[in-house]
Amino acid sequence: MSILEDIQTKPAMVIMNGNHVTEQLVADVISYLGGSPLIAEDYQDDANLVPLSAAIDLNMGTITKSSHQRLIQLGQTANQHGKPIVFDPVGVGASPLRKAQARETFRESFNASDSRQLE
Ligand SMILES: Nc1ncnc2c1ncn2[C@@H]1O[C@H](COP(=O)(O)OP(=O)(O)O)[C@@H](O)[C@H]1O
Ligand SMILES: Cc1ncsc1CCOP(=O)(O)O
Repeated sequence: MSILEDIQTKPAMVIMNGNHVTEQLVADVISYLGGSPLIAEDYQDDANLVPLSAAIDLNMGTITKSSHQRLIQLGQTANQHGKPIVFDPVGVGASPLRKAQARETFRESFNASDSRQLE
């Protein structure tokens, strides 16, 4: 079975934190492929939603202190439930803040060996 058929025949909810530039586009691509995007901004949703999801999309795009904390919370819950995570560290090479926040996301939400790739 192809990956596309797989997505279209099984429930494939993808939970995202968004950025306010490409959020709609990413949700539309997930829908177009047959998945079901759901943008979850409040951590109180995570314990219910994450177990139902097929994958989690974390995007560092329009980062603020609070959106960074949100990204880490969602990543941690995804990791606890063994869900695949796609992480887009937007602009990671462009500023020390972004690099530090991407490293922290890896350290807190993924396993330690992954974060070495950002050294
Ligand atoms: N190391 C860098 N030095 C200068 N500018 C950078 C660097 N890394 C990223 N940028 C700038 O930030 C923008 C967004 O970064 P990124 O999301 O990583 O690229 P892309 O848009 O190709 O996914 C890039 O298009 C580039 O203009
Ligand atoms: C331009 C821009 N600025 C902050 S987020 C963003 C969009 C990121 O786009 P992509 O998901 O293609 O890296």
